[in-house]
Amino acid sequence: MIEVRDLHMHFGGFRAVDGASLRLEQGSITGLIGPNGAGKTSLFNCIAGVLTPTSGQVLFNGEDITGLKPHELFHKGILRTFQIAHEFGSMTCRENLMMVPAGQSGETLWNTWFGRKRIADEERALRAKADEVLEFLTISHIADLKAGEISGGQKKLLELGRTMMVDAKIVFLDEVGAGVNRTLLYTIGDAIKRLNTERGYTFCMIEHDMEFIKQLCDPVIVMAQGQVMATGTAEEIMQNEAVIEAYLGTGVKNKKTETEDAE
Ligand SMILES: Nc1ncnc2c1ncn2[C@@H]1O[C@H](COP(=O)(O)OP(=O)(O)OP(=O)(O)O)[C@@H](O)[C@H]1O
Repeated sequence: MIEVRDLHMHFGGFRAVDGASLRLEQGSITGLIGPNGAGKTSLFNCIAGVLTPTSGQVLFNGEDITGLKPHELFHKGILRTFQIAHEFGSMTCRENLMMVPAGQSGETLWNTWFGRKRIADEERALRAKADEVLEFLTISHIADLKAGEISGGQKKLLELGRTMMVDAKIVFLDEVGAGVNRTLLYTIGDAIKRLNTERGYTFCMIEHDMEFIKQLCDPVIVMAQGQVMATGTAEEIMQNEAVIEAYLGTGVKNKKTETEDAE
């Protein structure tokens, strides 16, 4: 589904991503792990259009999508959530969801004068969809609360809900479990699993919580020093000597920069 070929993301002389290649298969929930600074977020940002890679290719079902902007990827069903949720705090949770879909008729003067019925119909459909999403996520009770007032975990669920307002094909989740209490973590994990099995979503998720990864992800891809160092099941990864060393920081060579290379 997504294929990343020899991707590089350099900041000045520093190689945050240094020739990463990987595949994300349709229907999978792939975990992306690695020590701090391994290049996971930079890689995510390159795939999701937030950063333009220095070199390399990203293919989506064979189509070259390298360098496309987030809104262009959005129309292809490729979405990314952020570690810090991006909600509109003064709007209700339902309104936050209703904001997501593109191509509504509401904004133009023409529509304001002549398209009232169509706008009302669209709004009704959006509201019904938002309510269905909130119910799926088991958070109907927060529909009318201001998004700025809900808990961090509920914000993460709302962020997941935003991907459900459009026909997402693949969703990139950046530390969706970070700082979330165990109960909500279970709710988030359950929603991800059901979206995967019942609605065919493909996920790729950066996560530090190995228990959470173990419950959800297969395969798990490990990054270190800007490269993919291992791929396997969570069990395989947790017993992989090189991975353990990378996490402990032993035996990992200092990362080279282009400046050093040039010397
Ligand atoms: N915009 C930037 N400018 C310069 N260096 C950057 C930039 N973004 C990231 N880096 C550096 O690139 C390296 C990889 O960062 P990245 O955030 O991709 O790693 P990560 O694996 O997601 O780490 P973490 O788990 O700590 O979030 C880090 O050393 C970081 O300081």
